[in-house]
Amino acid sequence: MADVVNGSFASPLADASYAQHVSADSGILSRLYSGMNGFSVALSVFLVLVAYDQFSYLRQKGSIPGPAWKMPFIGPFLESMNPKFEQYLAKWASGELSCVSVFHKFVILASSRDMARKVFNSPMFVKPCVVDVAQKLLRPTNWVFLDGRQHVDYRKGLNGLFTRQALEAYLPGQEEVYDKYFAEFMEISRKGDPQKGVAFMPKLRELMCAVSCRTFVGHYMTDAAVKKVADDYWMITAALELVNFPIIIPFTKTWYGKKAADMVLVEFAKCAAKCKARMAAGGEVICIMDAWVKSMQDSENWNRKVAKGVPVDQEDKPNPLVRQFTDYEIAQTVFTFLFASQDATSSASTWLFQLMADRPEVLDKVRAENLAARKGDPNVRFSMDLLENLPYTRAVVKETLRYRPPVIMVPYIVKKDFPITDTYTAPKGSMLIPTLWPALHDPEVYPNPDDFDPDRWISGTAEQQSKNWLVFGTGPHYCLGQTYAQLNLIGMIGKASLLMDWKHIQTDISEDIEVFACLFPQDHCPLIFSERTQ
Ligand code: HEM
Repeated sequence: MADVVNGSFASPLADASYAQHVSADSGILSRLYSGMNGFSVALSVFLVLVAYDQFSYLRQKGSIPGPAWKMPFIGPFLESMNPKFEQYLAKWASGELSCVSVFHKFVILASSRDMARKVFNSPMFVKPCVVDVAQKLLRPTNWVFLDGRQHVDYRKGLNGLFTRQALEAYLPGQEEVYDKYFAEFMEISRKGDPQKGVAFMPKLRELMCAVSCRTFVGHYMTDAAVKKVADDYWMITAALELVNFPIIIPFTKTWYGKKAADMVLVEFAKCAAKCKARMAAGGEVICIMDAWVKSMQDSENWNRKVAKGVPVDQEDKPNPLVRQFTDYEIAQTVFTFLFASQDATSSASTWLFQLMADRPEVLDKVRAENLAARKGDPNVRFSMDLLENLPYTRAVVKETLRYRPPVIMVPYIVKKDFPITDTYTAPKGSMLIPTLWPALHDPEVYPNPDDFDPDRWISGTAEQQSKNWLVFGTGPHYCLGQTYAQLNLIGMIGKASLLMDWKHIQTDISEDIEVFACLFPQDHCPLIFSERTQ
């Protein structure tokens, strides 16, 4: 039957032998066709897609180092779910640019200092994308995903929240949190096994979350809500893999992370509503949300006066004039502060406590400096003057951030083909990731980079190496909270040194690094705290 049908389409000019061939071929084709079933069609489509995936990877990879082939579709997704620090080190060492492809994402690592800086400073070609799931947690409309002029303008409206005067207003709240948590640390330690210690990393994460919440939203959030945010934040961090499965599947890490993020947004939105009412009634600024809402209300008052023709003094004009933000918009932005700070400050504080315990001579110097700056009275409260005049403690914090940089990579997305070197163009749509560790461990700039040496910031040349100091990024998206973050760590470790003694129970893996969004000691830092008798 098939032969007949095909024969009927033969050209009248066709000779007999051709007709015979056609007839024979059609027979094979038709047998093949009739033997085809759903499975073989699916298999063929699959093989075509595998070939396309492989070809597309190799085309994007071009000349840069990276695996010679890609595990079909998923790439090294399973490895990336449990990233090993040593694998990152090996990858960075493989070339100043190297690549990998996970699912649909082509990922390029920019490892050398100059490549990393080039990415940070090329806003024409790249914009931050944080990690894959970030858009889903923070929402695509979040300001951190804004680009160019829009980003600059939005950021200008936030700069006022991190001035010296503003930071001073947040200090009493932060110190209250330290008082409460240090007392708890000692209580937990009393109940813990002095030989084994207590893994303090989770508690330090909670402390950092509580300090952040107090700094960002003051007393608008109850202690119980702060505790819930701190506990659930763990799920947000767990969802932050570099590249996730493209959709959120119920009961997976991303699903739990999204639920936790939704809860945090609701809590912050409630805070915004309370804050607006309190500030409208003339409340004092004690947290970031207060400072921001005040700037909105000041701007609105100014605009109203101008509109009504009331005489105004230009010196009183709020700079910049900011628009009114909804409770939800405020919540979204404050959430970015928590998102940006939580893992990084938790990492820094964990290493700080561990490093100080392992180096009693350094801790003694921190203690002596802090006591002297408080004129012998350990109970003197935080002030900007105090925190800014602790050069040795500052050196210890900076060295901790260099030695164990909390953030090792900052994912950007390529907006248009980016000729990053003479021989390689990063393709549009790929993820381009400046890495920070190599610049901060460059032996030519920081001699013996694997030694923890705070003095390099005092008598050495570390302070002059601003090109390598990439702990907080650089370029238009450099860390908005960097001054606050460092002063906060200075305040924390100085105060801890005066009120407590602590011991680190070293294990075989204390120096080994776990990557949980940021860097942590693999044993989660077993410590024992006790009250310090002056
Ligand atoms: C030790 C603590 C911290 C470290 C190591 C750190 C590091 C970084 C890094 C590497 C970036 C990316 C910069 C870039 O792309 O050039 C960043 C961005 C950012 N950080 Fe931090 N950060 C810390 C604490 C904080 C804190 C406490 C806050 C908030 C109060 C904060 C707010 C931000 C924000 C909002 C951005 C995005 C800025 C933008 O896109 O314009 N960070 N941070």
